Amino acid sequence: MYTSPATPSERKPWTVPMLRIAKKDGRKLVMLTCYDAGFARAVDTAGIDMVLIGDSLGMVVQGHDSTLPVTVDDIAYHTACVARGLATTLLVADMPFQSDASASRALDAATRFLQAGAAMVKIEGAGHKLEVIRHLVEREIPVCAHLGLTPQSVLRLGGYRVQGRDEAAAAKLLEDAHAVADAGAELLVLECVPTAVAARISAELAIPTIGIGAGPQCDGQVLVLHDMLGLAGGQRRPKFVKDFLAEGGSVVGAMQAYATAVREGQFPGAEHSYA
Ligand SMILES: Nc1nc(=O)c2c([nH]1)NC[C@@H]1CN(c3ccc(C(=O)N[C@@H](CCC(=O)O)C(=O)O)cc3)CN21
Ligand SMILES: CC(C)C(=O)C(=O)O
Ligand SMILES: [Mg+2]
Repeated sequence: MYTSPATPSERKPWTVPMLRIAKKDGRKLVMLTCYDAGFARAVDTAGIDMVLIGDSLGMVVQGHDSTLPVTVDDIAYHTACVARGLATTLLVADMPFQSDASASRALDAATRFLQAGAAMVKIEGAGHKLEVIRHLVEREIPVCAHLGLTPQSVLRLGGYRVQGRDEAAAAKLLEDAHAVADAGAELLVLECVPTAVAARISAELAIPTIGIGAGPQCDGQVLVLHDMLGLAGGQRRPKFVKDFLAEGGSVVGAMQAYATAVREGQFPGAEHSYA
């Protein structure tokens, strides 16, 4: 069992090269979304490994019904807020809708996020995004890829649905996973994909996979902060969500309960995953 030291000052700050080492060592990676300095201090105290400044902030902070309205200014602002609250946690910033539509736009946005305190940026999709990933990686900007349900594709998909269910879609997902890793991504978020597909991708790639609705065999897990604190906000609760506040007893306690459950392989269970 992995036990994290009691105080942040006893822990080493996370760096990008440590992610692959954690995977090799069989250590599960624990990630939460975060949007402000107060929660950043809580996340850091709880010993969460990574935070994501998710464009989910468009939904849980701004109250929109999708992530599409989120701007580069929004992510830069929340990245700066969160960065001030962190000591050891690795900060990943989401590239918002169309900020990664071209390599040069992506370089401008990602540079702002790194200058605001991010260590890595996350890009949804493969296809033409492979060129964007390569462009950033060649310019010293670490990239986290994101495949499966990519919420910025909601208009084309017609809703938030599990991806990679049939054999052809699963094969395409596997191919895209290899492609983003080959393009230089150092981390891969898999969202809403069947457990077996995520397990195969995780087994084949050298870089860690971080699942959300992708089963227990990913190399790590991520949840939206509000969801794990029971703030569903009127929306229907996706299957992968678990409220950790009840068992945790406090905000930091909920984060520690989540981290322990992930590291011990207790979360996610079959009831939080798609067969
Ligand atoms: N609060 C919050 N949590 C999230 O996890 C999240 C956001 N917002 N906003 C951006 C995206 C949207 N996400 C979602 C939203 C809904 C489902 C959902 O209802 N999924 C169905 C799957 C139905 C199916 O295809 O079988 C489910 O029942 O879990 C999944 C992911 C994940 N992200
Ligand atoms: C759900 C995670 C992976 C995300 O992209 C977000 O919070 O925006
Ligand atoms: Mg996002």
